[in-house]
Amino acid sequence: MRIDPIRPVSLRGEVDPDKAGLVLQGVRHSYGGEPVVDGVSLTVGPGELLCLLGPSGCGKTTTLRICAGLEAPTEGEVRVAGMLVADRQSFVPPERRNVGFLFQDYALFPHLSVEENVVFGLEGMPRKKKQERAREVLSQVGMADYIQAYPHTLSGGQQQRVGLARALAPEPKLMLLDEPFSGLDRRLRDQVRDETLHVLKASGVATVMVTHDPEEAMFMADAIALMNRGRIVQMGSPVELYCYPKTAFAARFFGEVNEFAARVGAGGQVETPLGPLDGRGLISGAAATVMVRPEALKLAAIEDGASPDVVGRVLASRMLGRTSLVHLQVETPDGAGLHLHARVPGRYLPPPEERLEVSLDRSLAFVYPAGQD
Ligand SMILES: Nc1ncnc2c1ncn2[C@@H]1O[C@H](COP(=O)(O)OP(=O)(O)OP(=O)(O)O)[C@@H](O)[C@H]1O
Repeated sequence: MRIDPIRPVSLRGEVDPDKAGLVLQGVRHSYGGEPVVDGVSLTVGPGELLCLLGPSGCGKTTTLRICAGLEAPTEGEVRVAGMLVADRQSFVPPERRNVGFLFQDYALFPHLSVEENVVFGLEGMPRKKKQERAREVLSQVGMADYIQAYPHTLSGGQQQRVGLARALAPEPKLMLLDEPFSGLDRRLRDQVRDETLHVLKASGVATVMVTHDPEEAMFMADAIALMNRGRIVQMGSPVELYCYPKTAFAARFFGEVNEFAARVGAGGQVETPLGPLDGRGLISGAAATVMVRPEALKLAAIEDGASPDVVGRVLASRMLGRTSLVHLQVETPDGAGLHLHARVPGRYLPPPEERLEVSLDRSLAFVYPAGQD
């Protein structure tokens, strides 16, 4: 099977709202007076895949349900492919929104064959055409050989592919996926995720996917909307979120960080045991939190007679598979030392007590005001 290359979609801020797959404008929703979606605005361009990412309870699923028409927003507007589908006065039900769903618990009909499951969602065409379309999408998801099979005879991954085919068959203008891979075991999940990405991209449909897993979001998304407490706290490409997190919350959410306190000096410089960092924008004299990604720490043997600026003493080394994790103690002026984790590609296992030169990739070190969420 030929797989088309995935071209980057970088339409942020340039999408004509009438051409966008989805536009949310100031969407709010409350349960029992508690706001759970608190002013969400976003645009998903044609062919773009946007991930709603965030911790449990931050309002991702409620936002997706509002897009689907399974909840009505208490405030704001929802547009699908240029059509207003919800605001204070109007509400278009899910089946008239031209939207496809793939939810973890959105099960197939057990009494219908694979083909009948896909045909079920098709309307407004002769039976023969429905069958043709069902077979076409089933072949796109690699399930052409299973059209007569019944769901209970399929693996979880195969069922998920049929679910994807069923959702794509009516050629929706917008696809909505809620944690679609979380029911699959890890190995299968990677494979189904990859297939789903290629099928969605080949179909050219605008997609919103909910996940709580930052790696999954980076794997799938053109754009990520990171949510916390009902709000989007940062939106951008995976590179923007991982390499330029605007808040301590965003930096922490994308994986382990070495975190320590420091103070902003005159001129915005922040002195740290790893050397000075740029704290421009922070008030001079203020307390700061420094965050350093483990892969930002570069380790090297110390040459005879050399005295590097930063030295780390190895506490432990662990092979984690694709990377090795080195626990280090870096000297500090107060003598207390700073415990850091360095992540190094491949197998790198320096013995305990070895002294190594430590240098810092400053592009993966961040400074925030102390106490910021
Ligand atoms: N039907 C409901 N009635 C009352 N409260 C609800 C309902 N659905 C969700 N909530 C609450 O709204 C908040 C947001 O839930 P939501 O499911 O949107 O979050 P989420 O980010 O998708 O989290 P998770 O990943 O755990 O599903 C949570 O505090 C949740 O308990």
